[in-house]
Amino acid sequence: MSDAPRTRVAIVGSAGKMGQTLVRLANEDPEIELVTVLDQGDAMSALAAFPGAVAIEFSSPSGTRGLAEIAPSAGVSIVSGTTGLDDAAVRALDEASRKVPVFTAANMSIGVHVLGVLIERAIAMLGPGFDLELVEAHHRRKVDAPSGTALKLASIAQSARGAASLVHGRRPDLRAARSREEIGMHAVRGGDVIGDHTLYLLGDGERLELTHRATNRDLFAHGALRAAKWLSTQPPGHYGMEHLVGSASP
Ligand SMILES: NC(=O)C1=CN([C@@H]2O[C@H](COP(=O)(O)OP(=O)(O)OC[C@H]3O[C@@H](n4cnc5c(N)ncnc54)[C@H](OP(=O)(O)O)[C@@H]3O)[C@@H](O)[C@H]2O)C=CC1
Ligand SMILES: O=C(O)C1=N[C@H](C(=O)O)C[C@H](O)C1
Repeated sequence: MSDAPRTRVAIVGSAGKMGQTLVRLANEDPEIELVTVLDQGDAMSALAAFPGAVAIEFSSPSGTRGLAEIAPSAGVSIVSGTTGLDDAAVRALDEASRKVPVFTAANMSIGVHVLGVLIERAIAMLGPGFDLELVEAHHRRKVDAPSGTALKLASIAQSARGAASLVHGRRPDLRAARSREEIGMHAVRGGDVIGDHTLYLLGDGERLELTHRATNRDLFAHGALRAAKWLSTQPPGHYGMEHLVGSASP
């Protein structure tokens, strides 16, 4: 084992699906020291006992906000993976990032990051003649829709395409063909699906389907732990996957 100091990590949302995965993998990682875990009902102020630690948080918008509000005075950095954030949580993270390092990503898998790069490239190469439809599928317990990943991929597609509006589902009472400018968004929910995302690029006589499928939650947790190690040496600021792995644009 190397002599490098271990990254001290706290896990917020520790009883949840992601939290349990993180606790298991953090305990197995020789480069990580798990200093504390917090869940619903625990006081976020307990983090003040661990200045210099990185709090990894996969919980809920209120959990994100609570952590962001305490992190600067506690002296802890933030890795947040929670999706479906409200404006108050987003503002709190931005505010915290002026005082401590903050890393956010709607999807901590490297594969989804690469999917975003491929989407940007495919849209630029195919031109405006291809219609864009984004379909995501998740387990029956997911509360936010569309997924944070779908929204991130859609925003990449919007930038690559220029002006494009998001159309969520299709209303049965509205008899109208799609416009060339829209991006259709579709959220499937059920069973134990970890997370699938497909962008359809639909042209005349041909179509492309760019898909990422997660088959376990370990990949998200590995991404978050990697982000925590990297973040522990960064100055205050707001970081994302592009800082961790680069854009990889050709
Ligand atoms: N960025 C990424 O790569 C990924 C992001 N996610 C996102 O992470 C979030 C959590 O997902 P998941 O683990 O599946 O959800 P779970 O519901 O399984 O777990 C969330 C946990 O956080 C707890 N919690 C909720 N609010 C607070 C709070 N205010 N303070 C402390 N603890 C709190 C919950 O407690 P209780 O149940 O009692 O409310 C629960 O134990 C979601 O937003 C999801 O979309 C998920 C996977 C990957
Ligand atoms: O809630 C989940 O499970 C997931 N949430 C994230 C999202 O909303 O994109 C990431 C992943 O797809 C799993």
